[in-house]
Amino acid sequence: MTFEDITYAVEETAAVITINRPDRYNAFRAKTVEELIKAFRLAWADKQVQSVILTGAGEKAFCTGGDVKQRAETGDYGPSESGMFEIGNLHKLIRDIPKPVIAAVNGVAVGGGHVLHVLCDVSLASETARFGQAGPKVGSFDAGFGSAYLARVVGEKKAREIWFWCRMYDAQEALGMGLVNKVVPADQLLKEAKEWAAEVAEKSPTAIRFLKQSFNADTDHQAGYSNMAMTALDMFTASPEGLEGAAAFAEKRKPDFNQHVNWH
Ligand SMILES: CC(C)(COP(=O)(O)OP(=O)(O)OC[C@H]1O[C@@H](n2cnc3c(N)ncnc32)[C@H](O)[C@@H]1OP(=O)(O)O)[C@@H](O)C(=O)NCCC(=O)NCCSC(=O)c1cc(O)c2ccccc2c1O
Repeated sequence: MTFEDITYAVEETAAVITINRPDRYNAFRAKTVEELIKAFRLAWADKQVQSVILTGAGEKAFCTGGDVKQRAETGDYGPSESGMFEIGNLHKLIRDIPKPVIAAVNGVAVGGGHVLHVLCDVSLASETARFGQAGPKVGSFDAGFGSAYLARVVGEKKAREIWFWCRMYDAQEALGMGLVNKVVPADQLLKEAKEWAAEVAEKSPTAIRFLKQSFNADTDHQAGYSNMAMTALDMFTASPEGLEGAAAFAEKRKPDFNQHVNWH
């Protein structure tokens, strides 16, 4: 299978999936998401693969979420083979694949890119990684796993701070709030991720599968919120308020959301 927006490689027992759009700080468009889904399915079906490492190309970014420039240009996240923007299905797949998914966060993880690492089973971070949510700055939000599951990881107060204030946090702060499992020097990150992959490959795959499904069972109801959130987002990102956020980012100016204040 050939990919344009990602790379896929199997090394020993691990599938390494790399988001490969460094000129857009590894932001995803519909095609990227479609390719990620294909790659995760390949990893699921491959008996040799016992864990998945998800990372980003280059040193700057892990993933910066939806491609805001694409959205400013076309009002959506661009074409895909299926004609759909299947980010909700990607979220579910990262949770449902019965193998540990290791995020190797090599740079900025923000917006929908932050959500991706949050949904991975464990996150390893380079010392230069930065973390945050950006939706309310750019006319977007994730009212599904991106907020509800984040609150499970860091607690309600911190999750609300992260989403409402849209601040960026460094790797040590992320470690302190339980958002990542370990911080390593940037040049050691992939080596570290592969060591975690090799170590977990020695364990019973069936026990791991049951455990992952057991951990997930407690939060699977959040998939219902995610479905609603994706429907809401389709409408919100195409609204004047949502489009103002994307246009302001593309034009490198502050958004003007004041005209959209409309409390009922
Ligand atoms: C990531 C940053 C904090 C980095 O800041 P920094 O100052 O270090 O670098 P620059 O700002 O100069 O960026 C370098 C370069 O990369 C381009 N870029 C960065 N992020 C994106 C992006 N998301 N899309 C496109 N391009 C991006 C940037 O323009 C620069 O290019 P130049 O050509 O100008 O050099 C900072 O860049 C930042 O805050 N980025 C935006 C982060 C963001 O808003 N992400 C998207 C949030 S919305 C989202 O993710 C989302 C997710 C979903 O799942 C959805 C589901 C359904 C509907 C909508 C969804 C949705 O909107």
